[in-house]
Amino acid sequence: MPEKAQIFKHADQDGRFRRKPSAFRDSISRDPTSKFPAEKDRYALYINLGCPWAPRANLVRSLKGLESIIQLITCDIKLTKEGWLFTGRDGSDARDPLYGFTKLKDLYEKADPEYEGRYTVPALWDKKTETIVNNESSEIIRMFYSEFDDLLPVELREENQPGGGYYPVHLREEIDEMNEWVYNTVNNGVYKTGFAATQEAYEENLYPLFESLDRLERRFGETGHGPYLFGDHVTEADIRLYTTMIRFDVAYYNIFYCNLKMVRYDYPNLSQWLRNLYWDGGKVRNGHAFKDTVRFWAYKYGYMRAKGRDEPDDKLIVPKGPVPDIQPLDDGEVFKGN
Ligand SMILES: N[C@@H](CCC(=O)N[C@@H](CS)C(=O)NCC(=O)O)C(=O)O
Repeated sequence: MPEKAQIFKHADQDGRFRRKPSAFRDSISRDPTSKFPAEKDRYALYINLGCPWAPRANLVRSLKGLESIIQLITCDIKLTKEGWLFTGRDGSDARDPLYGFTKLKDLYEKADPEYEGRYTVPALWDKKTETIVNNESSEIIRMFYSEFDDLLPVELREENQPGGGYYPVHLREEIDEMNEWVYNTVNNGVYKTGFAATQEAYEENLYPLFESLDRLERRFGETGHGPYLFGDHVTEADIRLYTTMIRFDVAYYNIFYCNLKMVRYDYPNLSQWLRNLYWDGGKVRNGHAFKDTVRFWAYKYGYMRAKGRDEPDDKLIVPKGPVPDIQPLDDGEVFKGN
């Protein structure tokens, strides 16, 4: 069976899940003479609400105040044999608003009729040249940090942020170094654990995941680190860790068997950091984006689906707990700062 048809086949023959590299890797630039210049109303971001990758791009779109500049198009959270669909259900667009498609697959095939990879979100679409500019979230968020800044009010531009922005020049090396191990063992680590098809592959990824969470927990206890991973200001490292940790107790713990420890009970520092971001009350730029882009119900339902349980909806059992989805801050709902 060709790769195209195997949406629910996550693990390779040896039982190990290996994420395939993204295929579309162009960039939007603030340079007006570039192939994909930053322009209002030219680009659309295709997302779903469940996974950590597309919502990561959605979060940065909101944090940066790009809502009126880049269109957002949302797929249904139910992964089907045909990939992501547009259904009008649970926050999904009823049809792809640009072309009337009912499947995300059709968009990929419009961009490249020969495309043989997976039909993933996020996908950043250029309406002018009618192609996917990029479908790799880690690259899309970096474009969003700065490439649209000339179209934004001065206070939202990276050069005007007290800490130097989400990817400040003086921290780049350290952020890249952290991204590397956090990606391998945490962001993608939960997938390698949850999609493992053998006991051996499961355990091979489970223990490194919790070693990294222990390491992050210790880091917040060290001087100079906190309230955010690199001190007083939110950086890319926080953004990339956040979209995984906000799903941890409600989805990865239960559904992906990442169940040695829970954030809320076993990691007080990580839990504080997570709640500070979620309940930030507008303190982090263009505030509330950390809360407003989160959909806990979509994580519980979406991961049950993604694991390959292809039952009709009325046969699918979705875990209810833990309750609450996220705990409040100890001193009330809104982070008061340090
Ligand atoms: N490397 C990609 C991964 C994106 C990705 O795997 N997205 C998932 C959503 S969780 C997806 O679309 N999965 C559908 C599939 O693999 O068929 C990125 O970070 O942008």
